[in-house]
Amino acid sequence: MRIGVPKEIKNNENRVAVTPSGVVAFVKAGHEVLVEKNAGIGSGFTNEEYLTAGASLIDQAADVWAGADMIMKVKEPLASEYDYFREGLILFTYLHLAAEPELAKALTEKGVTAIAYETVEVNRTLPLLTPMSEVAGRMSAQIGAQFLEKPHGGKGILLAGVPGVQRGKVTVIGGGVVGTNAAKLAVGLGADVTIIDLSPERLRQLDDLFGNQVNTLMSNPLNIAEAVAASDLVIGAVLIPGAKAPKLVSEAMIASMKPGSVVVDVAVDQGGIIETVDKITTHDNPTYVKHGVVHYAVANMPGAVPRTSTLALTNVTLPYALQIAGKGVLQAVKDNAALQLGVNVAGGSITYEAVARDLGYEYVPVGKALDKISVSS
Ligand SMILES: NC(=O)C1=CN([C@@H]2O[C@H](COP(=O)(O)OP(=O)(O)OC[C@H]3O[C@@H](n4cnc5c(N)ncnc54)[C@H](O)[C@@H]3O)[C@@H](O)[C@H]2O)C=CC1
Ligand SMILES: CC(=O)C(=O)O
Ligand SMILES: [Mg+2]
Repeated sequence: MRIGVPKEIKNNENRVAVTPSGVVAFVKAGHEVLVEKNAGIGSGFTNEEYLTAGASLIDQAADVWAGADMIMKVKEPLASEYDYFREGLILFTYLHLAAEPELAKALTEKGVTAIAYETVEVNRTLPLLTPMSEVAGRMSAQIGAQFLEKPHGGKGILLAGVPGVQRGKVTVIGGGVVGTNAAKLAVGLGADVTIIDLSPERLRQLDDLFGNQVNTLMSNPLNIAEAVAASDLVIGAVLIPGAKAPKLVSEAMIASMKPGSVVVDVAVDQGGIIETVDKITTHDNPTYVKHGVVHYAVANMPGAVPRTSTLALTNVTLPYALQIAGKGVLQAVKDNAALQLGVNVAGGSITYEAVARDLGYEYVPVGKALDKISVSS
């Protein structure tokens, strides 16, 4: 199979989907890899390293897309890339389709087989989302601490406090991978940390993990309202796989926060859990202020630490990509239930139930959609 690796074009997105060592693995398995020139530069991988690994370097993105059977990316394609879609193309990347109706329309209309990193699932875990959630979770606490500083628009508090002065209060809503990693860093920074989750089992695990270093609270509107009003920093970290994020923090709750407080809605890639987060921001211009509260809503946070993130992401994506390349998408998905759950679009249909429901499409199970492809191909 020919694997294409375009350079990422989202604002300040410096990750790359395949490293030179990934190229070596593909080539060893008999595949060909087309890498767009400079695709790896932002992550510290030179064009020469890709050439030495056995890749072909391609000048234009259009030629990478046109020449590949499978495109591997990091972020969802942007509108300027939709023209590259074609029937039978395999796309393996983050998609976040519930928050991207136009992308869903383009993928279905053009007959792309699109496999989303974020819905590949093993034993109720999301192995291709986890490393980026670890990165974004850890970043969210340090970013929150930074925007609480006066020169960055915050109220001017140090999360750790100092002897004789109160610590800052951090509330993390959603205690999964992002939330746990946010709490780890916030605890490390010396903050007074509360984690809110809907799952009693998860709250017990968090209590075992952190002991009395954090407060745990059941997720309900009253607990969320009280915790948000008292917080200096709120981190949004809820996920219902594939689905649009539930709006758990209302505009009134945001208005109840003291001016100069900060919210970091990590879940913004699925639409965000904060009502006043009504747009995605970029690394170039990451915040805006509403009701006196600084809002941070960057959907590709790990893109700011590309070396760490590219290595962490490609560690987990490569084995799946090798299966798709080796067996073809139909057989790979038949053989691997985890990968099957990653298929969001196939044969012109939406094949992931939560995405279909949220975007108002008929849901077609993967098996049925892929049968359609195998009959027509
Ligand atoms: N902005 C960015 O750059 C990045 C965003 N993300 C996003 O962060 C979000 C969280 O991801 P993960 O932590 O990996 O998910 P996860 O599945 O590990 O954790 C989600 C948690 O939310 C909890 N939850 C569900 N409904 C809830 C409710 N009503 N109230 C409170 N908690 C509730 C679940 O019990 C679970 O513990 C996702 O949308 C993910 O795509 C991840 C990486 C980077
Ligand atoms: C998960 C995701 O959206 C990211 O890493 O950018
Ligand atoms: Mg995202």
